[in-house]
Amino acid sequence: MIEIKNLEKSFKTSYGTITALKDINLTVNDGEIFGIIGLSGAGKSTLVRCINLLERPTKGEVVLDGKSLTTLKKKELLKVRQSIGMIFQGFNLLEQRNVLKNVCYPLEIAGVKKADAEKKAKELIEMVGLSDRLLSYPSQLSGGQKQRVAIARALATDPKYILCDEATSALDPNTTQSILELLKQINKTMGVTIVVITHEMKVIEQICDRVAVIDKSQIAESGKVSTVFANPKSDIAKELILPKSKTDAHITGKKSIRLVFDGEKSRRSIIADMILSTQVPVNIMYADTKDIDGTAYGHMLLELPDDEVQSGKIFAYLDTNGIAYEKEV
Ligand SMILES: Nc1ncnc2c1ncn2[C@@H]1O[C@H](COP(=O)(O)OP(=O)(O)OP(=O)(O)O)[C@@H](O)[C@H]1O
Repeated sequence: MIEIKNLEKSFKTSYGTITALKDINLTVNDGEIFGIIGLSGAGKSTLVRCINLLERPTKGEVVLDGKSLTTLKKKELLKVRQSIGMIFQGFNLLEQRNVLKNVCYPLEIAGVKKADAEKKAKELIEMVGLSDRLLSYPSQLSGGQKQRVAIARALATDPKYILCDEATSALDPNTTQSILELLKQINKTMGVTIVVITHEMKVIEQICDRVAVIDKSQIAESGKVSTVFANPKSDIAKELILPKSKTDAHITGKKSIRLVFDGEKSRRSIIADMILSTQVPVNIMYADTKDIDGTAYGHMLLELPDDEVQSGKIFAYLDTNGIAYEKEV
């Protein structure tokens, strides 16, 4: 389990002190995939680098399986770091080494015999689907293949945790999908706990169990992905999750509402039933449904008639039927 307690990180620069993280409190449970999402500059990379103490927190602590990392001596910290694999947006492979030697590298550092290291590396390379590229160099691989090598390398020392810093941000949508599936498979079959840092909502919705939304150096909200998606509370979560066309609806000056569907309700024909029952026409401005762990979640933006009586019928219908909505104007 990773516990981040009252963590703060500031950088002293020639133009003043920059606070990158403020009062961060988070717990990542064993076996889960935990997402941290935020806009550029929110503090995501600093946070992930504080987890393995590549950055030393200015205040607060990081507790890994009950051990406070900030109090560890250098040697102990290096040992703990072997239980934390890391993958990056830019892959960070050694260009002068082939695939096999890249994956062997952390094992060499850990003092594993060459034959044992190669055996282990080959197993991992097979698991990530690159057995036929053992002797290829990074420059001969695609971005997705490079990330697969980086994943195999991160797994070489049997880490309990993997930290992914924008691991799919440099990849096209199909490759992103296949890398996310690989991470999910590693989580399920090897029981590795994964922390995913991203600015992309689709990464969170596809593989994460829980999510923390970070904004301006602080956690704006956190919780189960389905809960945060169904009912984002903070402005930043709304901005990241809700449709962009919401802004357009404001410009029209008409009455609009946002319906929030949970997994169960999204399967009912709510809009058709509502229109038939109230005889009030509505305009669907935007609809977006997501599949999170096999359950559908969604948002729909509806424009209602300006007439108070007509729109009142819609509100009454939604209230009576227990359908969550927010008034947008
Ligand atoms: N070594 C450093 N020295 C000074 N300021 C830093 C340093 N590292 C990060 N910062 C500042 O801390 C803040 C958070 O940066 P960070 O890289 O963690 O954000 P991020 O959410 O990962 O952004 P991005 O998605 O663009 O990488 C930024 O204002 C950044 O300029």
